[in-house]
Amino acid sequence: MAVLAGRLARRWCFGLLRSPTQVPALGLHAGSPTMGTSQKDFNDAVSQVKLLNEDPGNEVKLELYALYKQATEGPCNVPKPGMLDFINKTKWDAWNALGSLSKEAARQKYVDLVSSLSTSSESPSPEAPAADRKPPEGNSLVVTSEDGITTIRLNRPTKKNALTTQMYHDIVAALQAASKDESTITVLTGSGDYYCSGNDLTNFTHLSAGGPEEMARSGEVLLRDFVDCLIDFPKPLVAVVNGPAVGISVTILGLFDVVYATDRATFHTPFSHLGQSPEGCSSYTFPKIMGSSKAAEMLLFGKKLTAQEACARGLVTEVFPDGTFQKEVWARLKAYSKLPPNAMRISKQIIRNQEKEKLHAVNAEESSILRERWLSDECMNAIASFLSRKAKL
Ligand SMILES: CCCCCCCCCCC/C=C/C(=O)SCCNC(=O)CCNC(=O)[C@H](O)C(C)(C)COP(=O)(O)OP(=O)(O)OC[C@H]1O[C@@H](n2cnc3c(N)ncnc32)[C@H](O)[C@@H]1OP(=O)(O)O
Repeated sequence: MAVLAGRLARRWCFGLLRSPTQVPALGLHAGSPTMGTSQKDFNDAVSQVKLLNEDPGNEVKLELYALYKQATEGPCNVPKPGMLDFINKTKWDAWNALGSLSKEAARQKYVDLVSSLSTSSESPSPEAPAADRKPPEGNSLVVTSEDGITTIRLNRPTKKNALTTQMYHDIVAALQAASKDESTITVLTGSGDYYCSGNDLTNFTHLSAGGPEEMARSGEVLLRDFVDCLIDFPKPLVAVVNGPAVGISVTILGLFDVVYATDRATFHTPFSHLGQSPEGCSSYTFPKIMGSSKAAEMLLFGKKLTAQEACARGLVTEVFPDGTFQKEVWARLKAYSKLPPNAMRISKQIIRNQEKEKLHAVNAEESSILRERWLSDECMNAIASFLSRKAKL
């Protein structure tokens, strides 16, 4: 039981709303009667929550938090946290939304909600066999070099390979190393079922001492350096898109030389939904690749493309059936990697030099505009919504 409780506590601690029911002791006598539900029922429900087998998700945890606060302290009576204090602001909003609901009614709702969730303190689920366990998140980027190919693999499968700020730095370092190593081709791909879900939205919660403006400024520099590195990369750069791609992982595809995709892949740039604007030079490369109105459909309206659609629009070079994707793609890349490296490098240089300056200028402008966007209400609200309720695209 203690082991299970410990495991659960740990699991919840990793969640966004860190143990929303972890609140001070009730300070009420167990068994004292309330309208409809006894204090003991309520206390029991509070204990039961800690024994849930399944994480009920942030939405339910938020509801539990709000009801607990209402049941024990009454209507919300603390000042509203600042806009950028995403987590506390979300919790405050949930509590405040309960208005003047009585303590008794809140207790009843809390007890009802807990009893509707599946609980089991007796039969903890056994550990998954080793082969089924999720891989550790320790090594978020794995770089290997073999057969003339340097592969940079995004390796956060449980987070759909979302890019942390550290990963942007690590990718830049890996690209710089790959530009000088023995390999002839460099590949970016992902582990697990996703290629990449874009920028890790929790990057926005790491406030520095300089506040939001400083965070946005450093985000601008990080983004600009990351994309500059892709613009300047001297060798053939190939994206092996092993599953759905979102946000910046899609926009930068316009800077790759070749893009191979499984037929399971989708391509989604939901910038307007997120109160943001395009990056990765896509405001320039996408209209050039697919025409301005198709580009607008993606970049303004967030139209999600299938792999076949992305291929028809020229963003993807070729689509492969998922069952044979890895085998076919790597066989082809191995063959290409045997071509004379200097010839490939020089050919790429001629192509890229046509527009290198333009790309750097576009990148600087997009990054600077995004810095302002990150400080806008539209963007902050969208991110707060994802972080609090894990809103899906
Ligand atoms: C000012 C500071 C900035 C610093 C850094 C600047 C660097 C440059 C930034 C450039 C701008 C980039 C823009 C973009 O990339 S916009 C796109 C952002 N991405 C998203 O909006 C995707 C959000 N995710 C989702 O909608 C869904 O998770 C998704 C559709 C991708 C998958 O849904 P599914 O139901 O299949 O899976 P889950 O939602 O259960 O996901 C599993 C866990 O992974 C977490 N996850 C997934 N994507 C992200 C993400 N982008 N950021 C953070 N976390 C992510 C998800 O929350 C789940 O976690 P838990 O298991 O803990 O719940």
